[in-house]
Amino acid sequence: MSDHAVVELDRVRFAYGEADVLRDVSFTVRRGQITAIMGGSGSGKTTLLRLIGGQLQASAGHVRVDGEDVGSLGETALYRLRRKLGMLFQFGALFTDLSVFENVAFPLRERTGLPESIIRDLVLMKLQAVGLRGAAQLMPSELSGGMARRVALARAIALDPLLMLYDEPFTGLDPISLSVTGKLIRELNDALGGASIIVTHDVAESLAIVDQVVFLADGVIVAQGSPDEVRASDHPFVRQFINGETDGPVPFHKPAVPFGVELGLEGARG
Ligand SMILES: Nc1ncnc2c1ncn2[C@@H]1O[C@H](COP(=O)(O)OP(=O)(O)OP(=O)(O)O)[C@@H](O)[C@H]1O
Repeated sequence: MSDHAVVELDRVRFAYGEADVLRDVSFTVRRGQITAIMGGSGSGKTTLLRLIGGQLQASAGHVRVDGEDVGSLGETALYRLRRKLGMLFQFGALFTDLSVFENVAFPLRERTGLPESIIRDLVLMKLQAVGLRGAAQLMPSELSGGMARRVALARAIALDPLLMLYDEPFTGLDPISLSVTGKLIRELNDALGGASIIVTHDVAESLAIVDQVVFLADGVIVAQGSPDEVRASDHPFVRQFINGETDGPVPFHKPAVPFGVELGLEGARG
C-alpha cells in the first residue's frame, strides 16, 4: 500500500525540564517518502529523531512507527521496533580495526544467524549499492571522507530497514561527495521501499531529493509541505534559511552585553 504511514506524529509535545522543546508537532511520513526536518540550531530537530527512535518519550501526544505507539512499548517491543530502523549519524564512525567488508557484515553477524555464504552475498550487495564493492578489503584509514560515509551508509542499510534516520548526512563532505550522498539516499530509499527522515542544514541538497519538508522554529512547525511549497513560504524564518541570509529573525549575533562594556571601555567611562 503506497500510502502506508511509516511514521506518524500526533500533537507531540516534549520538554527536557520545565521548558517545552517541541510543541504540538504533527506530521506523517509515508512509504516511499523522504522527509527533511530543517530548522535553526536548537529548534528541536535531533530531539524529534530521538523521539522517533524511542530514545526519548513524548510528554504528550503520540509517536507511531509502523503503526506502533513508541512511547507505550516495553523494552522487548522497542528492541524489535528498532530493528526496523537504520541510522546514519554525522559522526557514525566505522570500526577502525575492521575492514570495510567486516564493518558492513557487523550488524548481520550481530543480529542474524545467517550462514557465512549469505552474509558475504548481502555485504557485497550493499557495497555494490553504494558503489564500493571494489573497496571491500580496504581498512577505514584508507578511505576518503566521502567513501567512509558511503560505507557507513551500506552498514546502516545492512538489515534492510523500513525507516532510515539521517542526522546531518551531508556535513563535512566536498560538493561532489555531497551530491553523490544525496543521490544515494534517494536511490536507497526507493530501492528499500521504506521511508527516510533527514535532519539537515543543507537546503539546496535536501530540497533536491526529498518529498516533504518539515520546518521547525523554536519547537513548532512553521512550514510543512513539498520542496516547492516550502520554497514559496513567506515565513521569515523559512525565507532566511532558504535564502541563506545571515541576518533575519535568527540573529547573527547571539545576544550579549555591549562589546564596549565587555572590553571594559564603557564601564571605565562610568
Ligand atoms: N539532554 C538535554 N537536556 C536539556 N536540554 C536539552 C538536551 N538536549 C537538548 N536540549 C535543548 O533542547 C533544545 C533542542 O535541542 P535539539 O538538539 O533537538 O536541537 P537541534 O535542532 O537538533 O539543534 P542543532 O541543529 O544545533 O543540532 C535546545 O534548546 C537544547 O539546548
